[in-house]
Amino acid sequence: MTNEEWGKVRNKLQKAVGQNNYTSWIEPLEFAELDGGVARFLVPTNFLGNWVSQNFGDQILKHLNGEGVKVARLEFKVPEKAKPRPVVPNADKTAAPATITKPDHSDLPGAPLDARFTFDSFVVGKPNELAHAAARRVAEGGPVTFNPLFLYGGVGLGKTHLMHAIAHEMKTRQPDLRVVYLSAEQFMYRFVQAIREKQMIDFKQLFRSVDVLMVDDVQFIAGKDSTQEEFFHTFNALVDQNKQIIISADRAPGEIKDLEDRIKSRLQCGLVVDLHPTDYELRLGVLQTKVNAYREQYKGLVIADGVLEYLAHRISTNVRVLEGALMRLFAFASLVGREITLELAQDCLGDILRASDRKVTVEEIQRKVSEHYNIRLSDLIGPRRVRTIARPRQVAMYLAKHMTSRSLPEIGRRFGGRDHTTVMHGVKRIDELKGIDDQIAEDLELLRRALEA
Ligand SMILES: Nc1ncnc2c1ncn2[C@@H]1O[C@H](COP(=O)(O)OP(=O)(O)OP(=O)(O)O)[C@@H](O)[C@H]1O
Repeated sequence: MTNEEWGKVRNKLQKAVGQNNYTSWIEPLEFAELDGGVARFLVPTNFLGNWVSQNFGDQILKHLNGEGVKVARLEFKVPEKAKPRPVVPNADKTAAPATITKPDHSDLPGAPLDARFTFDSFVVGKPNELAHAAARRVAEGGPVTFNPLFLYGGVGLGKTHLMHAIAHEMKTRQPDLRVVYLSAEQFMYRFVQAIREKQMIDFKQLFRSVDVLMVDDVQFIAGKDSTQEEFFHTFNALVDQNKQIIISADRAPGEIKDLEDRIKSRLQCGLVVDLHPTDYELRLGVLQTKVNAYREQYKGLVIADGVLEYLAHRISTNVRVLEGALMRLFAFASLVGREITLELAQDCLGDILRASDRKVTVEEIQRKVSEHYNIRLSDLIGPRRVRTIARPRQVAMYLAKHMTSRSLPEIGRRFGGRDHTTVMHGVKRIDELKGIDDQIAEDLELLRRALEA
């Protein structure tokens, strides 16, 4: 491979991974040779090589091969003469892997921050308002009032987003602050590397020299005895110096299995806040915010009324899934050049909708509706056409259409083998009524909440 080819690949990678990642990880790579399908690069540290290999290896391979360079494997090597960069504060700063922003804190061991994860882009609702308020409070700096701040909650609910937002905010307010964000896995990795390279003193010094330490997904170190031990000492040393610590996990400290009791109790000493599962309003808020963010990129795309509400109702798993669904929908609609309608969303997001379908079934809807209107289930499904039964049936059909991904014929079959046009008519009728009949609108909302609970 020529340097020119590598230059082209670097340009592509710059676009693919973003400027921050590029500067931290790709720029320091020096192409050495291509030998029998193996591309070798010189790197300033083993840490950088391993990180690049794990996090960007696939993309580098893809772009090399895309440029016509036949490469099956990548190798990263520290040049013989250049000793691995000692991990001590204020060491040589020229080949830094993971700095956050200016000023140059390149000796710090943290992972890069995602520029999109700021307080501005974080949507606040009932389920996360306490966590958000605590994060804001910590980000303001000033005297440390609760240490650590412990954020926990299920997958994709915004723990990492909030931690990055704190780091961004702190770096903006106090550029000299030594803020380190990393995952517990990276902490362990650095620790093991320090043992292997006999640099434990440097490791200890380095972690004790930070002003703010954030460790994401701390449950990862459960059961890893020596990493826990080291984490415990680091934690104590920083708390003793009154340095802020922020920790996240997928559950409360007391519930993390195989975590030493002394660590659990330490983690519980500060403020422990929970990010609750999202509710409908928060999901809708996130969708609206994301749509605004996409407007620039997808100029001219139209979203029909009710689509966002439908997604917020139907995808109740987590924000990551919700975001992914919206992104896919926009990409798909712009590809086919169509307005984003309910039908398009159902076509394009079938798998995601089916996955969240597990929660609400047509049968559950029928049960709840018959209870709500105090009619027999057999009547709801059966042939009777009196208004007191036909209207609840239409409500049930409407909910089945909007809360499950069943098709109209499938719904019809579950309502005593009715034709899909009957279902369509029922859904349309309720759609009209809910705008003019407050009772129907209220029934729908109550039933929806009961079904989602
Ligand atoms: N309240 C919110 N407002 C805006 N975006 C959010 C919100 N909550 C989560 N997100 C987005 O959802 C995605 C997942 O969030 P994040 O990575 O912070 O989750 P997490 O709780 O750390 O999950 P995991 O435990 O899987 O790492 C991110 O893209 C994030 O920006």
